[in-house]
Amino acid sequence: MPWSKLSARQLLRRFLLGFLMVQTAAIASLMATTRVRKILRGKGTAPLPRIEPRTFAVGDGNEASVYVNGAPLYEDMLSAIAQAEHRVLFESYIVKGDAMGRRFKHALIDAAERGVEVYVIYDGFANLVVKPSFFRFPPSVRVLRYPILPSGLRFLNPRNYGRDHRKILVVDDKIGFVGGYNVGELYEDEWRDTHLALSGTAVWDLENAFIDFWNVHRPRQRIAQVTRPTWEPTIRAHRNIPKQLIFPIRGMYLEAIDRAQETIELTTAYFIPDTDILDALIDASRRGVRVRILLPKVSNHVVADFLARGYFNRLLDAGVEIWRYTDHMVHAKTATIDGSWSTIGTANIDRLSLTGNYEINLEIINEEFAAGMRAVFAEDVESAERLTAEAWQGRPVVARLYEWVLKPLKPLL
Ligand SMILES: O=P(O)(O)OC[C@H](O)CO
Repeated sequence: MPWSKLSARQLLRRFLLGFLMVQTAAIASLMATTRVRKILRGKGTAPLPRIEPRTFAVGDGNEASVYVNGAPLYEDMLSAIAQAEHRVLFESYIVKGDAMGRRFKHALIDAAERGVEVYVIYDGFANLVVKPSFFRFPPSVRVLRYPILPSGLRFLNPRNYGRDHRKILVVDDKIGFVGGYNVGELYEDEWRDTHLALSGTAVWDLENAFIDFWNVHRPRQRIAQVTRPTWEPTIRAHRNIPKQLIFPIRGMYLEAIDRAQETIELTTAYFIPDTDILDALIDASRRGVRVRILLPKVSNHVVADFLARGYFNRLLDAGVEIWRYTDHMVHAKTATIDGSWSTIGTANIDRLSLTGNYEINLEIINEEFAAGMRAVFAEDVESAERLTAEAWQGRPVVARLYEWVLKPLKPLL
């Protein structure tokens, strides 16, 4: 039918369909280009510098160790599981079915077979690409596969659509791990990420987060809470619980950014902030706070990269420094403010993490710890390029076109 004879509704439908096709083509071409670039670059990039974890005393009797390399982190997690005497609580958004995934699987099975209670949670959707047989465990290991879709009437309730994006390990209620690392060979030495190991009373927060999740989703196999909470003011966990419409990590960030007087150092794998987070960062910069955001130059999600670019103009105009990590993917989810406040956790700065998924971030108010985090940020900046306003204005027209075509996807991510 000629265009002139179409009704307004038909025209709109054709426009939307056409735009959708353009978007699909844009995503496919970006993914193909990224893949080709990755193949051409090969494994020729220098390995990440190996930095041993640093440990800080935090609050009353707690120790917090910061890991910025996968290899020592995984060794310490596996060693903690190997030494477990009573109980292991293991939760991971992704567990790759590769050699590292198998090491974790066997460590968990070995612990269960020597009489340790072992509980495992993983996200069904995030591990769709992993062979189901990899997740077959003996009955001695209690496993909760967080389902891809809610079943029955729960299907109708949007509260049941958050993914389980957390990465937690608690051993014997004595040591807890949390942060950005999923489990897999790729993350061991190719991705720059940050994780935290805790000992002391603060472990309760991680244990409690795991047990609450398990007991809600496995009410017939409830886990008993052994340890007791304390009111330690310098270290706290904030947990997003979509089922209860609780998203405190976003509030934690907004409040911390609002208090900033001197510096904000934010590292995030994916940066698709909502208006309030964006405005808070811009306001901070305009009132004289030095705001630095560290992102991967090219992440593993090219669409997320292009959506992040949509915020660069406003941030650069307000004096916010954007640093792009080169050569490696940076997957950390951390921030340090005014050399006093820090967070390490599982939440990215995007809608999925801040108002969608199950997440957990630790908030730590301690100057020595913050100094350690600032040192990590300073090292990361050495491996990053600063994006200047001039360079950004001079980007190719085709890049601007991609940004424009992909912009409507922002609310989805
Ligand atoms: O969702 P995250 O932040 O754990 O990142 C996972 C990677 O994007 C895997 O594709």
